[in-house]
Amino acid sequence: MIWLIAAVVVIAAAAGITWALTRSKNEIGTAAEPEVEAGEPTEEAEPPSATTVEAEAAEEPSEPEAPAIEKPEPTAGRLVRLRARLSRSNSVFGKGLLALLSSDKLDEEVWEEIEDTLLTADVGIQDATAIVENLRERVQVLGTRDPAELKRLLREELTAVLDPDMDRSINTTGAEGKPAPVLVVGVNGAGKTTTCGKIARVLVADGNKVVLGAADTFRAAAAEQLSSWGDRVGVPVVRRDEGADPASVAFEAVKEGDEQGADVVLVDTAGRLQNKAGLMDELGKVKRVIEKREPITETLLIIDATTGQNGLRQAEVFSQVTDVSGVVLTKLDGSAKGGIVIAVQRALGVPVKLVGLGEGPDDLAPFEVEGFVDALVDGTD
Ligand SMILES: Nc1nc2c(ncn2[C@@H]2O[C@H](COP(=O)(O)OP(=O)(O)OP(=O)(O)O)[C@@H](O)[C@H]2O)c(=O)[nH]1
Repeated sequence: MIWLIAAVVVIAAAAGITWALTRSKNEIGTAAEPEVEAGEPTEEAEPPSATTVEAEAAEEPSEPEAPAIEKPEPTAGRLVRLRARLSRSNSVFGKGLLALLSSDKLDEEVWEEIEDTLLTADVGIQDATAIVENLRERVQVLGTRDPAELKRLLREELTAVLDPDMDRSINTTGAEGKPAPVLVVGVNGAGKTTTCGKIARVLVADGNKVVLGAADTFRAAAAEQLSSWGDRVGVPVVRRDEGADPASVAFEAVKEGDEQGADVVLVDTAGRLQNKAGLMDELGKVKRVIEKREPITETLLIIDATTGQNGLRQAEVFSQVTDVSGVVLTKLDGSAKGGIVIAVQRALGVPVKLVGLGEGPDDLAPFEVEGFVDALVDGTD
């Protein structure tokens, strides 16, 4: 009998231990088992120690988080918000000119210095000469030495060369019920992809439905970069593998935009400047295939404001191979050469429509002549 009781106790104890072990193993499995990607080989792993389990459980997010859709900032008044950045880098230019104009004696030497200051700020020789000649004449005729009056004259001359009557709106009106294709071109590194992302946000903020086309297939990271911009504002991005034909990506993007009832399809391109013929071939083909579906409403050329004359020469090549309808000047926040706006418009005959004033997602502002001249002349004070 004692033997029988002992046997029952041993069996019960063994069963209890097995149950406890199975239970704790299952709990470990649910708490810390890593997610297995489709197609990924699975391995039978050793049961992890309690410490590992805790660490892994802490790292594992309980629910996969849906990407939050951001609400971009409205476009109105952006230049005012970003004015300080413009003034900071360009105050030397504006203040320098005003200081010279207020010199005790406005002689030949001072006028030459004024012209040099304009040239250093990348205004370009033709406009620098015109500004100096006009100012000189008006100062003489008015016989004024009053700083407020001189400031007004300078403001007027800068405004005049910037041509405030140019149409700076971005044409995003497609054919009835069809998306408007907008092509974005420029040399690598000018800020094309970043600007595409920023423009997409501007368009979304203004209530447009947008599709992005990653036709910069030269650099895989460019499509990746554009996708992350698109994800942030819920804009779909049409992309293919690195090395794919840019024209076919552009075509697919416009097709997708059409099927999705989008208002605008924004196409980012590579535009390597290896030679003019190659560039012409590539951009010409992109343009042709897009226009098999819809006429391009706007071709924006992205120019890095810090590249000065070199950037201007590159811009001229682009304007020869595509019908550039507007310029976006990027990195104006890091440049003390705000005069490039004047030179670009003079060289290409097309308006600067947007300016990049920082790396932040909403650091792109519609270009307004008055606000820009105020920032140059008044500085931050
Ligand atoms: N400070 C400042 N940086 C900018 C601005 N616009 C773009 N950038 C920066 O410039 C760098 C290059 O920008 P990208 O958009 O990658 O240039 P990209 O022309 O597309 O270059 P690829 O993709 O190589 O063709 C990035 O670090 C951007 O954050 C701007 O307005 N201000």
